[in-house]
Amino acid sequence: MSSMRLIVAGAAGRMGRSLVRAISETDGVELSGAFERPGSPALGKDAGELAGVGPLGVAISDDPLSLVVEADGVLDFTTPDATVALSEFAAQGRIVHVIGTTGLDEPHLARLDAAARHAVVVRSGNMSLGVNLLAALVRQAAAALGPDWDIEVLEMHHRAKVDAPSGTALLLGEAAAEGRGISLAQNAVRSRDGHTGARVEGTIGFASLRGGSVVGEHTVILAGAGERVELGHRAEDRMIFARGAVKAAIWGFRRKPGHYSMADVLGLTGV
Ligand SMILES: NC(=O)C1=CN([C@@H]2O[C@H](COP(=O)(O)OP(=O)(O)OC[C@H]3O[C@@H](n4cnc5c(N)ncnc54)[C@H](OP(=O)(O)O)[C@@H]3O)[C@@H](O)[C@H]2O)C=CC1
Ligand SMILES: O=C(O)C1=N[C@H](C(=O)O)C[C@H](O)C1
Repeated sequence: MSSMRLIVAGAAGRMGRSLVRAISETDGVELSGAFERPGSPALGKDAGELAGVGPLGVAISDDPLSLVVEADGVLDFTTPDATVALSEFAAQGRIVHVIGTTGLDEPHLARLDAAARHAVVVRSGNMSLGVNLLAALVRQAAAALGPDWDIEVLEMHHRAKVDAPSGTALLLGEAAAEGRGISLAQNAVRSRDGHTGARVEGTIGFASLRGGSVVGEHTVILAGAGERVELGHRAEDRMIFARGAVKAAIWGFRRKPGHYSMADVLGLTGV
């Protein structure tokens, strides 16, 4: 049987290079293309050499559409605008679009929903098994503990991260809100500064730290009167996300179009 042909978007980026590595070490998939934004200094370079796995004979292009027509899936950890533009090409090509990009707002998500009528979109703020398991545990803890237990989500990432709260923090906040049976949008407190007044019961708070080379750390704190439960995850290597993304692409191959999550891929939706 022939391999699943995968493209990597943003192939010169931190995650792009990890994705090329993950593809090169996975049976049943092959790198059929790699691209960067027009003007990128990476254009023309070999994607395998950039990723440190040796030459793969795939030069970095700036023409995603010509790659999509020859591919079965695209792995995309770029920027919200790049992801939305790519979703239209993925829909035209009816291929699998695995989206790790974070910082998407409601208008971006609406466009991804439209693309998912034709493409298999698998999107998650975190593609690791550990974080998706953590989300299931947070949902259960939030359901078991009453609203007098305050929920706060703390995250730390490297100094180059551009969005806050992280996609993972929001995913964990959503899990807590689901457990509580409330809407995160209506109960999130995404930052605090100055004379904020006392904490409002039932809200879910977020705090973001940035510094150094931290790959990604998340703690969900459930604070009761006189005791605290802390559930957390520490990412030590970007390969956990890259391997998850490759797994998602394989899972999505020949599936019916739709907007899926990593919990669907991992069979964690009912947990
Ligand atoms: N869901 C998950 O499991 C994870 C998600 N992420 C998310 O992935 C995203 C990328 O993170 P990271 O790899 O650290 O970021 P980087 O900035 O290192 O990589 C992004 C790459 O995308 C490129 N790019 C920008 N615009 C385009 C475009 N129009 N077409 C093609 N390529 C483009 C950038 O190029 P240039 O620098 O030249 O602009 C860069 O090379 C972030 O949103 C991050 O939060 C990260 C890790 C895990
Ligand atoms: O930008 C990153 O690096 C990461 N982004 C994702 C997020 O926003 O949660 C996932 C991971 O934590 C690393």
